[in-house]
Amino acid sequence: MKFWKYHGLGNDFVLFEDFKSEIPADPEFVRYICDRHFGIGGDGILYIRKDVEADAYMKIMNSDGSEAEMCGNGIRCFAKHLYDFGIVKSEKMRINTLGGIKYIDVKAENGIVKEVSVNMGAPYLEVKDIPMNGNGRFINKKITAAGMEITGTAVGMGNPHFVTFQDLNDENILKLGPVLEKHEMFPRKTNVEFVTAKEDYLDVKVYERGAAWTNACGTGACATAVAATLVGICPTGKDIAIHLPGGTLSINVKNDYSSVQMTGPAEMVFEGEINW
Ligand SMILES: N[C@@H](CCC[C@H](N)C(=O)O)C(=O)O
Repeated sequence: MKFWKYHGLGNDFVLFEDFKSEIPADPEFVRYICDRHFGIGGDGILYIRKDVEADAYMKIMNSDGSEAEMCGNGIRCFAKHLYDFGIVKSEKMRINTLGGIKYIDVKAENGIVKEVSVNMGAPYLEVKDIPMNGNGRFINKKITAAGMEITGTAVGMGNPHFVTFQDLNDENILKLGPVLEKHEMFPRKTNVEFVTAKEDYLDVKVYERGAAWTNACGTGACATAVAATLVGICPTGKDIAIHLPGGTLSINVKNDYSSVQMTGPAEMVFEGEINW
């Protein structure tokens, strides 16, 4: 079975061309492929499948074997593969996901994609859409986790995110990541962003649902930028630099919250074949 290994800011994926939807996607297979000692290694798997409405369908599986609705770093890698391998010949493309169709612009040099810009669509702000228990919006509100009161904001980017700007030490951050991921307020669990606002950027550590700590999270960067505008830390309509352990993404939240634009790199690392 042929595969390609990609990363977006160190958030890494095994990609399969699965045009006939026949490559396994069960938890046992996914966990084996993503295992860094016994398999190929990755934070998740991306499957290129056919779609009737878009240029392709991206199926996303987390390293723990669960399926995700969307993946920001993954979709840039996915778009790069579609373009670099001539599967889609246009620099503009549409990719369908469980989180809806995303509109992509790739920037190529000598036929190779260096940067990808994605219209991630409108963020979900009502808790019922994220999904999170309760009513209305959850902006700068308190939640109790690991014996602490944490103030945060819930944002949906197709997948759920809980973003906190609270000043927390490393020990508490390490403790809170997995506890907040499985918090009873989030019926489908959540990704968690721990944010420190600096003068001209936001510094973010991400605990991903189904993948634990990662070097970067594209949807997490978008959710962080949206939360920062909602709590008045950053303006809408301007590029916001999100620093993650693996590098920086540029995020722009439209003034009327009708869309969020994400721009960043994507890299192919190696390709190979694996027996199954
Ligand atoms: N790393 C991704 C998000 C992948 C899915 C996430 N773990 C979830 O379950 O929602 C990104 O770059 O957005």
